Amino acid sequence: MTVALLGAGVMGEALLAGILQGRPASDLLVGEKRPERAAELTERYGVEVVGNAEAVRRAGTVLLVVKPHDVGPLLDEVAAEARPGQLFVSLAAGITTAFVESRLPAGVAVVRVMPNTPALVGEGMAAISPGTHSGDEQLREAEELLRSTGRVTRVPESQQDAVTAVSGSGPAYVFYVAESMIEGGVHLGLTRATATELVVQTLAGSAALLRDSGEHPTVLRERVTSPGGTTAAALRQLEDGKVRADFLAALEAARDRSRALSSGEPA
Ligand SMILES: NC(=O)C1=CN([C@@H]2O[C@H](COP(=O)(O)OP(=O)(O)OC[C@H]3O[C@@H](n4cnc5c(N)ncnc54)[C@H](O)[C@@H]3O)[C@@H](O)[C@H]2O)C=CC1
Ligand SMILES: O=C(O)[C@@H]1CCC=N1
Repeated sequence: MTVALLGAGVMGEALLAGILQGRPASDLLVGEKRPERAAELTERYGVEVVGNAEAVRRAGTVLLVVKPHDVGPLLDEVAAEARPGQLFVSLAAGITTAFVESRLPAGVAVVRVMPNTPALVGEGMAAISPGTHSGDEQLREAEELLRSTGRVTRVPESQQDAVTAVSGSGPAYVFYVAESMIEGGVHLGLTRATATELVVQTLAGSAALLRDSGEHPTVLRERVTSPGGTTAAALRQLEDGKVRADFLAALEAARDRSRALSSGEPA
């Protein structure tokens, strides 16, 4: 079955590359506004780039991977080609299934997804939610497409703003911690190259240990923290700085911003 991917930027390319690992390029149609980007993708992946309306006409499943404020105009552009039996999968932050359904003919199935950028290296985390006309078959189709970029879980749509705050924006928090630790190493006299190598492998190793051991992070942190030692000294400083409370407030801010996008506030 043909899949149309509309909007091939950062997230669109991650999805495109993942899908092509399991399906031939002839199964995929791409709609992309920027001609130079379209040419780049054709050269890199051998995919056919066509107009959005043509892509929707020829596809069974349509992936919407444009920025949230571009979703409405894009749906208006392609709605005449949409038909019941098709599946529309939206990856746009804060765009509800009700919004997408309201712009398409009655009976078109809609699934909402919140992905994240580690999808670029096959280590993504995506949460999916069904709209009014989506059943298990449509959820399984969306799951299969997303699984090519990492893990997939199902959540009620009411939790998507929280998911966006945790795993959608989450990689940015981790990169922020990485930047801060590298800067810390440089302050202690390490070269930037050495500090970067130490931090990147420490984060990758810690993430692998957390996932593969199945242990709670508290247990893993306690194993690093010798009584009266260096880690205890550092953690005390983080507690004094209220870093944990800041994380709670930061995730609330991201959740609230996702809610605001849902109610149509401008970007
Ligand atoms: N970047 C991230 O970490 C995440 C992004 N998302 C969502 O994914 C969506 C895409 O985000 P990015 O890939 O980061 O944005 P991006 O700006 O890199 O890509 C959007 C692409 O859509 C194209 N486009 C815009 N209007 C179009 C139209 N009418 N027809 C065809 N192509 C069109 C643009 O030229 C661009 O290549 C957004 O809705 C965002 O909320 C969700 C989770 C994480
Ligand atoms: O910052 C954003 O709005 C998007 C959604 C989650 C990650 N990036």
